[in-house]
Amino acid sequence: MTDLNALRDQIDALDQQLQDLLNKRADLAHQVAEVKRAEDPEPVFYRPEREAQVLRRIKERNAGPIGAEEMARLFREVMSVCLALEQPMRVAFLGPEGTFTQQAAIKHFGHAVESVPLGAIDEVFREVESGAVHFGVVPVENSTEGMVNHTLDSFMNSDLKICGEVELRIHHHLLSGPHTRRDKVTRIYSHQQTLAQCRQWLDAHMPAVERVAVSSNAEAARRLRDEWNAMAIAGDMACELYNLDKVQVNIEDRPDNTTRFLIIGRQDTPPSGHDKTSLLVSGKNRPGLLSDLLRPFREKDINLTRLESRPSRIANWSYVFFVDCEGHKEDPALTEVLDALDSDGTTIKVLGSYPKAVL
Ligand SMILES: O=C(O)C(=O)C[C@]1(C(=O)O)C=C[C@@H](O)C=C1
Repeated sequence: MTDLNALRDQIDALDQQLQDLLNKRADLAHQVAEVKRAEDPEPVFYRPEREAQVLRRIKERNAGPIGAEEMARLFREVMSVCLALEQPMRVAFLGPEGTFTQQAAIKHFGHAVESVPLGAIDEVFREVESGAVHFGVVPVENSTEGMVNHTLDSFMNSDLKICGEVELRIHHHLLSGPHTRRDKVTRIYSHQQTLAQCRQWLDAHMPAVERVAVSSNAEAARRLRDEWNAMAIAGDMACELYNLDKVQVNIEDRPDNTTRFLIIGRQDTPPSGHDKTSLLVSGKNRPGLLSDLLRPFREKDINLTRLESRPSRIANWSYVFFVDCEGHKEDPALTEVLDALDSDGTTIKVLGSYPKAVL
């Protein structure tokens, strides 16, 4: 058997090589930045389509024993650091610190970005529009609770582009604070969506305790710092941030509870090879509007991944449809669908074409 020291010597030698290679990679990213600056007076450093391609290839060719997901996450961090050398990035998210949206921002961009907490979804939109931050991250749908209407509504009045999506498995924990007297708990704080996602568990285990909806799970966790008769429901990040104790883990009613987040920016994203497109479609209310709207997708064999209607807010009982489909708006089949809808008197706004979530 090889002895421990000999194995550690081999690890040291490999670490040296890895370190040299990582620095060489960073050097190349630096050169890429120079080329971008030389070619464009307003260079775009963050390239979601390229990052998606790199991460997909890493997963495909991975031979183990490190799992493909873990390997991709390591490279996610490597690219995050390389991008920060090209340009330090500021990414706004629906705060405060410790929300699932912050977790989604870090999952998507890696730890080398500066994440900026904001108090409301429309503030995230405004800060990206004004250029105060490079990108924003907002929740859009949850597998148990459905759509986040604030986000959908914000798109109606915004020219921002969706340039990415993130999916996050959401686990909620029942938490207690430093002063909590567990036998005297009379209320539980959490965001209203979280309370809804844990409704059955709460009905079964804490039916008599008042449920108090607050602005975010992180705010719920924060309140436990100086209360003795309350508990909170929140995720790992908020739990760690406020140094709370887990009384019961994973109390969400559905074990596959997932939230989808969108990355919003000011630029269009070129095709990556595996893309999605989000559209906002409206037409004059008439019989058959929805089926007319869907027909071109059927004819071109384009898969719809989501269809949602929202009041248009222009007239009572008139609606807009949010449509997500597979493909990029530059794909010939999808271009034809968009042309067909356009000539049918339908108003279409392309909210963005972007790579399907890789991580
Ligand atoms: O290929 C580029 O355009 C780069 O800037 C390099 C790189 C990378 O590290 O691989 C870094 C940032 C971009 O978002 C995409 C990729």
